[in-house]
Amino acid sequence: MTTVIKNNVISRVLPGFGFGDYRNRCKPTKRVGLYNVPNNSPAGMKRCPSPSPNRIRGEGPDVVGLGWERRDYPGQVDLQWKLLQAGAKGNATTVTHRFSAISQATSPRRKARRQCSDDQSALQAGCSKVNRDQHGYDVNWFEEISQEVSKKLRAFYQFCRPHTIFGTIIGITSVSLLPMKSIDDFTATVLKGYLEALAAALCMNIYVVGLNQLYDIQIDKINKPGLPLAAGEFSVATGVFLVVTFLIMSFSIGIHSGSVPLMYALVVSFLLGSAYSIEAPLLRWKRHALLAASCILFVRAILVQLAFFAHMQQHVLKRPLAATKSLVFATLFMCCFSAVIALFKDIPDVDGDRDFGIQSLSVRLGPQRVYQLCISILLTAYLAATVVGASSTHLLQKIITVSGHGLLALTLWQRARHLEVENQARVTSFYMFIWKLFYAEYFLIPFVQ
Ligand SMILES: CC(C)=CCC/C(C)=C/CC/C(C)=C/CC/C(C)=C/COP(=O)(O)OP(=O)(O)O
Ligand SMILES: O=C(O)Cc1cc(O)ccc1O
Repeated sequence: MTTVIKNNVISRVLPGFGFGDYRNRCKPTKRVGLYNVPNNSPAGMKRCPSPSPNRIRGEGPDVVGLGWERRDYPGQVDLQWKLLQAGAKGNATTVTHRFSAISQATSPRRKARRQCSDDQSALQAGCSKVNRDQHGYDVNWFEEISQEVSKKLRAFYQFCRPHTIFGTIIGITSVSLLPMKSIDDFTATVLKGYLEALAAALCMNIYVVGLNQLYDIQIDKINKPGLPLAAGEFSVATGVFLVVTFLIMSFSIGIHSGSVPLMYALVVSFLLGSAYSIEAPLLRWKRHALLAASCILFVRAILVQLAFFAHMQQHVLKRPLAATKSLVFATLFMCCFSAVIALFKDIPDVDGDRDFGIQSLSVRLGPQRVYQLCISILLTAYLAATVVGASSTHLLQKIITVSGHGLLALTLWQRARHLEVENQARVTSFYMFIWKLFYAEYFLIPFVQ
């Protein structure tokens, strides 16, 4: 009963913020006519055709719902409620509300609760039913909480930029295997040393990509509107909280490990990752193509290979530092790959980057040239890798590295032939394919001996 009064009050004062009674009536449908649309409303806005519950009830001021489906999240609708005050239609009060039309419309329990709040008498009957069916009411509440939690978890997954996280996991795992000489090296201490390095690097990775999203909210609204900060799924305060928490966690793990090479890797990635994104005098290196590429190259190609190898060989296995052929190969090969990732990632972003003064190579030279440069660098690297593989004295390793690199080069060449650089969706999918080649390389590196 308390809820009913509160709900009625809300519906009088702020229509649309009561229970879901208004929302379900405004599902986006192709049949909804485009009428009564204000001049300044977003394109595709449709008027909710049903009479408002206030009108049905004959109480409270009338409202008009105007909704439009979001392009970045199909199925999710932005609704603007116009409170039509008597005799003052021109000065309508507006309230914007976001919700998932599909989930609102399909939950039978929500429907029951909506009916509860629609009509007072029905509500009394319905609510006493709900009260009696205590289990059903709890499930309803639980369902809403779990939907909200899974939405936030999905947003957090996007916030971490999963393609970079996989790159860090696969890269550090592969490099950690390089100093191993025999099966006896796989001890609990070694596993602990590996997990410490991985956890610290992953936290630093989340710090770096999270910080970038905090400083890029406006650019991402154009280039990557699905990212949680740009889409408004996370507030700036949540973003700051996550970034600071993961930074503290990364350094805490690093300090606790007592490993000098690991701490060195964390401090340098922290400095470069911060300088890359932070908007301050002499910083925001992502504005300059060469500086931006150097940051990514230094961390992905030099630090990941050398510092994590040194961490495992010197700090964990307690052996003198000695480079191996696979380590040298990995560092040189990843220089090419990281440069390609740094250049290619900006190809689909030219519009937003140009508007915000980011002088990426794609903005300067045009996407087609950068694309051709990237493919040439990768094919040359694969050719060199095949030659290095062929020089191996071990037959099995020779077969794996030559055929592996040959196959990857062929797949790249096949896909590259059909790419239309003007098609943003295809370029983005090709960029993700480059990351897959990057992961695959880490499976081949331990065989280069
Ligand atoms: C291995 C360790 C310790 C950490 C990994 C940490 C990372 C991600 C290192 C990469 C080095 C670095 C300085 C990266 C900055 C790159 C970055 C945040 C790129 C995002 O650039 P944008 O051009 O904004 O790309 P999006 O448009 O994809 O957001
Ligand atoms: O991790 C990296 O090597 C570079 C990078 C690429 C990208 O598409 C988004 C974030 C990011 O840090």
